[in-house]
Amino acid sequence: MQKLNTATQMRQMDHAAMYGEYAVAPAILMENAGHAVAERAEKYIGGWLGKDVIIFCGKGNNGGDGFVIARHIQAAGARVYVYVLGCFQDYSSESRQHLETLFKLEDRETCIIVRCGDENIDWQLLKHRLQDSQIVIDAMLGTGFHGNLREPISSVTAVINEAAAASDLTVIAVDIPTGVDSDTGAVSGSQEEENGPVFADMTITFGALKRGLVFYPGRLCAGHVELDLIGMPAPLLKKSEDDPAYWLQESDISEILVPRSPDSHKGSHGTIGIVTGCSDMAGAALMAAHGAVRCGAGKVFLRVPSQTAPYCIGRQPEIMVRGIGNGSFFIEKDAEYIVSECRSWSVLAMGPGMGKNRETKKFIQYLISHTECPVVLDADALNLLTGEQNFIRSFGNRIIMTPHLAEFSRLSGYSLGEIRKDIIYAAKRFAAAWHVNLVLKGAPTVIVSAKTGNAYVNPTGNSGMACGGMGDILTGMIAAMTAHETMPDICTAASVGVYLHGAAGDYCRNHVGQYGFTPMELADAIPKVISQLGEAMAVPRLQHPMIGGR
Ligand SMILES: NC(=O)C1=CN([C@@H]2O[C@H](COP(=O)(O)OP(=O)(O)OC[C@H]3O[C@@H](n4cnc5c(N)ncnc54)[C@H](O)[C@@H]3O)[C@@H](O)[C@H]2O)[C@@H](O)CC1
Ligand SMILES: Nc1ncnc2c1ncn2[C@@H]1O[C@H](COP(=O)(O)OP(=O)(O)O)[C@@H](O)[C@H]1O
Ligand SMILES: [K+]
Repeated sequence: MQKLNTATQMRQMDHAAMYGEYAVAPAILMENAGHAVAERAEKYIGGWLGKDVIIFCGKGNNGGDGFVIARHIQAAGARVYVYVLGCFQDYSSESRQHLETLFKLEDRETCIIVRCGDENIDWQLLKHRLQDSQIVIDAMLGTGFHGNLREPISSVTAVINEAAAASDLTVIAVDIPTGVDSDTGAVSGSQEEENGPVFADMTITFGALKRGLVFYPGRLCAGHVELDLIGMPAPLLKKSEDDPAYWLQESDISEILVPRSPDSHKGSHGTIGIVTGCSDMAGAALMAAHGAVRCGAGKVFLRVPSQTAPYCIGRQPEIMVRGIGNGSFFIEKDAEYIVSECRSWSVLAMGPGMGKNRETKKFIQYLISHTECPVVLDADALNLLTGEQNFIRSFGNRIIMTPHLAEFSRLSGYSLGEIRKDIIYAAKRFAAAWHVNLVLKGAPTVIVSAKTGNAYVNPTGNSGMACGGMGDILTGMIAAMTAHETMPDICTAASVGVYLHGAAGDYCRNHVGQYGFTPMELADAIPKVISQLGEAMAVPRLQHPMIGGR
């Protein structure tokens, strides 16, 4: 897992490195940051020798990094134009120190410094230089940016973006592209206004990933992202901050999803009860069941309203289907039968295609309050439970709710604008208030643990998955993951389900293309993506039998 930090957490980390017991000199951290950019960007662009590079340096420490970069790439054979947007006396002492060194390297050929702090920018000359250059380095604003870009940075950003759109100029951002909010991924301006963010091809970020690099629209501005640890002391890299959030890695999933024990039996892999569907949405119920099957579930039972059953029975032999009650949707009195069955189930999942009848709400509430296993709630089950915070809270952390943003907005009462402004904050606030495990689906999906309040952000998935039915598959997947006997807890199971769901989507995009792969095709790809994890999967230590004894 990689930490996903806010600007405040980065400031705390930097401060602890420099002024705590480790006493790393500020100028050394800045040196390491600048050197990391010069070195990593060199690999990306194929060498500095003979290149014309323009570095824009803001008035904060992001600008200070730019001075270090200029020195390294001049030495590597590039011609650098350094636009210094701040005034010397206003820089931090470490930035001043690096700028003084750069002044000594100034010449007319390989290091040309433009002092914009004291004089106006010659825009015509800048545009010509941009046309003649191959690389731009954006060291204008980093984690200190908030709000909307102000002049002259907004105009500099506009000319960079214009030049990059018109040529094959490569834009490298230092720490985070200028105009992207580190905490949320919100960006400066809007399309109508002219103070939008820098669009980079590559971003080299320092110490920890920033949340703004993985949430849209900031993610679109960052391009290829590399993390450099810049010599931060190891305990600070591992230290858990208040308000933690993590970026899931493939290695996390392969550690959790251990190979099936050679002597496991179907009981080891759980009995999944999927109780859902209504007259015109049998497909959602079948897809949820198929998602569970493809995740290696021991047994999958599908319970649907009796009038839906004819559409489900016999469609897929491994799914055991039974119609309940007499109607086309579930009503409270249907619940008693499920409660008796549920005693042998590992998990209960409800919601996909369940319909919004008020009677069905009573059925769901009866089941939740008369069972003890983990419960996965999606789609219509969530719509029906809107306003039932107190009811849900009393069942503690055995519930997983999997809303998409619109369902989440209805359920929580938070507006869509409020949620999008800071998705991690909204997800954590809701999980704490309702005391549930939350899977807030989107691009990217955020998972919050009821027990710890930690947030996990999923790196897999793509827009080919933006079609009806994908969430139904996920419901079954999470249910199945919850039931494997090796799964440590239900929030972990949800994270594994979400990661594999996105990975299977990525597999389909790579093999079928971005348009038109189906939820069932995605589900069919799950075994393949699990086997690709296989190489890295943690292998339980093999106990060699001692033949004949010692
Ligand atoms: N020791 C450290 O603290 C380290 C910091 N580093 C760099 O320092 C950066 C953070 O430095 P700072 O905290 O100085 O912040 P920045 O360099 O990101 O920017 C701060 C300046 O931006 C201005 N600003 C904020 N919003 C603006 C807007 N909308 N329009 C125009 N100007 C705006 C502020 O007034 C302030 O002067 C990091 O992103 C990283 O690049 C690296 O050198 C590594 C070590
Ligand atoms: N652009 C995207 N990038 C990554 N994942 C996506 C994207 N669009 C949708 N998804 C994923 O696809 C699934 C869609 O679920 P949902 O909206 O509940 O679909 P449905 O209810 O129709 O089954 C979610 O897991 C979501 O994270
Ligand atoms: K930057």
